Amino acid sequence: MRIGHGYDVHAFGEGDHIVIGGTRIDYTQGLVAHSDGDVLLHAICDALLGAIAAGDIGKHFPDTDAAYAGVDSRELLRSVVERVHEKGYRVENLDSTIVAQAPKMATHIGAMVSCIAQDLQVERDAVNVKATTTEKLGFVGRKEGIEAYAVVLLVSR
Ligand SMILES: Nc1ccn([C@@H]2O[C@H](COP(=O)(O)O)[C@@H](O)[C@H]2O)c(=O)n1
Ligand SMILES: C[C@@]1(CO)OP(=O)(O)OP(=O)(O)OC[C@H]1O
Repeated sequence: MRIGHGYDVHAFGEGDHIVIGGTRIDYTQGLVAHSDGDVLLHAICDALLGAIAAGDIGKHFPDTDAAYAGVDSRELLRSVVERVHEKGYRVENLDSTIVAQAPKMATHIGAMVSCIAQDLQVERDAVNVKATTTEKLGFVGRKEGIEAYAVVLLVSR
């Protein structure tokens, strides 16, 4: 049994939507990133890589590599899940938290859970996604960016 934790943050910038948890949400800004900026999937990748002691997302998919420019982070997640399986583990469950003053995530959580469960190759009830504001405190509260945290438990296949 192995546990892993992941964290990521992306700043708001130009754009008219964000992609989070594999789900597009229309918004007045986008997230600045080399990839599609999916802060939640990046935190999940880091939790999985952490659980198998394989470093972090930047080590496997460097943001200096043009191959990952604008990449769909679901592709990165599926690649990390393959690595987890190769190591002899599968995902038992995942819990995660999006920290965002805006946009509102609630109506999109179900779609995120479906995407994540599909990519992790688990049932939907093995995946939880929560969202919270910071009550207008700090950089998140000033709507400068979004944070995400993830914790994953792996068991032998
Ligand atoms: N970006 C967000 C933030 C929060 N939610 C939902 O609102 C609830 C209350 O949030 P507080 O930060 O005021 O405690 C929270 O539990 C989420 O259900 C959201 O959908 N999107
Ligand atoms: C995902 C990668 C690769 O495109 O780039 P970004 O989208 O900038 O995201 P970050 O969370 O900084 O993580 C690692 C990167 O290697």
